[in-house]
Amino acid sequence: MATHTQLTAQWHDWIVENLARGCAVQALVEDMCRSGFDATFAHAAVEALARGEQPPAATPLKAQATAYVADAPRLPAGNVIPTHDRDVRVLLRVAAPTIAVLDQMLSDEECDELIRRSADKLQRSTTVDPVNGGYEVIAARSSEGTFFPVNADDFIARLDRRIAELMNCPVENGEGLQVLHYGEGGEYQPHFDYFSPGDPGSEAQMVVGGQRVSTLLIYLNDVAQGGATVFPTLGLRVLPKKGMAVYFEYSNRAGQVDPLTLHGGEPVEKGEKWIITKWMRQRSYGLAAPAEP
Ligand SMILES: O=C(O)CCC(=O)C(=O)O
Ligand SMILES: [Fe+2]
Repeated sequence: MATHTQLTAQWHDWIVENLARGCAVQALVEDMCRSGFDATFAHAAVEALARGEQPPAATPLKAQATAYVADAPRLPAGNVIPTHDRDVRVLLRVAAPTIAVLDQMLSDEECDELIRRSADKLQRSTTVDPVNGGYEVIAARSSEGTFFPVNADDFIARLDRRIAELMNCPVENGEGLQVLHYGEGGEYQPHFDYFSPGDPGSEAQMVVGGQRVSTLLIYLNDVAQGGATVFPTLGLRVLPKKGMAVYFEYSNRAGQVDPLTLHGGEPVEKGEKWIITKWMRQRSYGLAAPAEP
């Protein structure tokens, strides 16, 4: 669990120096979380120093967890979530943040078909540069990917519709389905899927469609060893299983975001890992290419 809620003099200076160099708030927060800081505390500390104020004193984790006020969950209630062509069974629910593990989101055949269609289109994954909103290749994300525009063809349209029904958002609010492949050693270090409200690059990403509100991540294969999806602040680790999915929500109508949804893909120790990711926006995203977290 990431639980540091005190800033040493060294960390204080590190933040001030990096802010002065023009580093983005989000990038510093993610680095601090990787070093074991509590995500809510790291956000508050970096933002205070960016404003030239004193960082907050340590506060109990419970009080910090209430700083983000979630809207009512978008994800439907119940043991089973029906969609037009498939009933999806809920295996686990976390209340705050809203997280769910879902069984049989895709059939085995659908998983195989997505891998088959993606295998020869893979490119090294990029991440949004928090300063200018452009895409960059970073070491923290050693995977390859490709994507399918919304409603690209009948097969993709059927999946887009099922996923949108499950996520309780209009199909057009979704970014195109993102396919990711990790080989042995491949990982995606802990990050947030939302665009950090303080980062200059976020504005460019949010012009069309607004903020991201939720993520659905579907495993397309069984991973021999490693490759779990981890929420380090929550101490939650979801182990990949073919056709199963993880869902989570992280922004509200007031524009707040929930740093408790820090998450990552742990290194694949044996075998390989294939997933697809769907990100939903606040408003229509049209049929444009997807942004990246
Ligand atoms: O590989 C994983 O389990 C996490 C992937 C992820 O966080 C993302 O694609 O945004
Ligand atoms: Fe992510």
